[in-house]
Amino acid sequence: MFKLSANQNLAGPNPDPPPAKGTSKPSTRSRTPLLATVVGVASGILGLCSWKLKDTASDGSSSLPPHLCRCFSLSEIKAATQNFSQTFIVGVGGFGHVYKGHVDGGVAPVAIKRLKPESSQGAREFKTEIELLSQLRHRHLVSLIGYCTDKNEMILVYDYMARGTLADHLYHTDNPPLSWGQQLQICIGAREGCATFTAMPRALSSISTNILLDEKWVAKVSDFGLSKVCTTTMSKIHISTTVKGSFGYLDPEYYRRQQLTVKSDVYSFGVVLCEVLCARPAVVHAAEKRQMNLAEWTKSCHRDGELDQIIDPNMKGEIETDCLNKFVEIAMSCISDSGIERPSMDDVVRGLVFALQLHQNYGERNDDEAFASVPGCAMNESVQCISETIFSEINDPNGR
Ligand SMILES: Nc1ncnc2c1ncn2[C@@H]1O[C@H](COP(=O)(O)OP(=O)(O)OP(=O)(O)O)[C@@H](O)[C@H]1O
Repeated sequence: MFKLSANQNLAGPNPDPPPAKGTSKPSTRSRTPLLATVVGVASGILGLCSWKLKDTASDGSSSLPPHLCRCFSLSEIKAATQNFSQTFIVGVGGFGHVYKGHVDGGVAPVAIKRLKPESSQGAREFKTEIELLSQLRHRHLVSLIGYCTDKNEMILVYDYMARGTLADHLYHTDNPPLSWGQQLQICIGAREGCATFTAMPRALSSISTNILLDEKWVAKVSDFGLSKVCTTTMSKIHISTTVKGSFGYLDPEYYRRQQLTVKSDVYSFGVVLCEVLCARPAVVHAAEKRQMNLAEWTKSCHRDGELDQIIDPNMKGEIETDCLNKFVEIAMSCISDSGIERPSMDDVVRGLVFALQLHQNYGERNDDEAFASVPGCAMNESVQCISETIFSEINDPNGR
């Protein structure tokens, strides 16, 4: 999955001292109204922050309190990545290269994303990511540690996710298949992470390459701000910017109405469930036409009673019928053509927790690792624990 092994002594001594607290550059320009709207949505609707954003500096940085998000110097970032050495690259996205490094001589690695100048994702998305994610801490979100804007760089520093993306474990991989219990837990965790933004549909949050896995297989969602920004209308929230092509995940209603809603996010998540079920990507361009789009293909196989033909062969026999039926029911309802027929986020989580319960009742006993990922829970108490955690998080969506 990753090309690198951990290098614990990468960072060495910091060549530059960390910036003094509260020394952000003075503002010379106000944020755009759009960005202000985004922040308003985040703080107002989600009720997430009592702290108010200050004006954004001309270099794109914002005056974030250092306890929320650290401002790294370029020297620190260079020291962490040995001057952006290719050997430290662990991934490439639309944003640019992602490096694995160590800051402050710390043992825990960090992921360092460096925006390439010609990136399709620009300064606005960079700021959105910082301003939204620095205010959010949730067990199922990848934490933003800090950023760097020295010398016009746009660099983001996140917690490092040692197990890579969910997609890395589903297809085109030499990784051993995940157990069904693990997959259910990952789906539940990912849904929880996405639900943090219930009031802000994100075009690309629910895709399997944005679902990352930490050392203990806990699912964490990434790339909120880097995907899309939202605007509000009188009564609805929708995304009015051009939606970046994510063929295969995009709500079919979007094509008709040109608006993303919370139910669009449910649709994207349903596609992830199909990926898990069938262990194949959302789109396979080389496949024959009817199989190209996974959601469409899964739907037609389900309609024709042929679903067993496309289920991941590794899972056959591992999933008990009731659990499979429940999972399929959730997946199919999520990818209903019409948003109104799709379940709510909370119903999706409840359904998945129930499926996990059915799975555990089935008596799978080879899933120690998956269950061990729930801290403080003995194996036979794990489902109960997940349910309690999840339902308390549904009541307190900030997970705090
Ligand atoms: N926090 C992280 N920890 C470990 N690896 C990461 C982390 N973030 C990203 N990666 C790796 O870098 C790759 C690229 O990630 P990135 O988020 O930049 O792009 P993407 O989400 O795949 O694409 P896009 O930016 O176009 O949405 C990921 O597929 C993953 O392998």
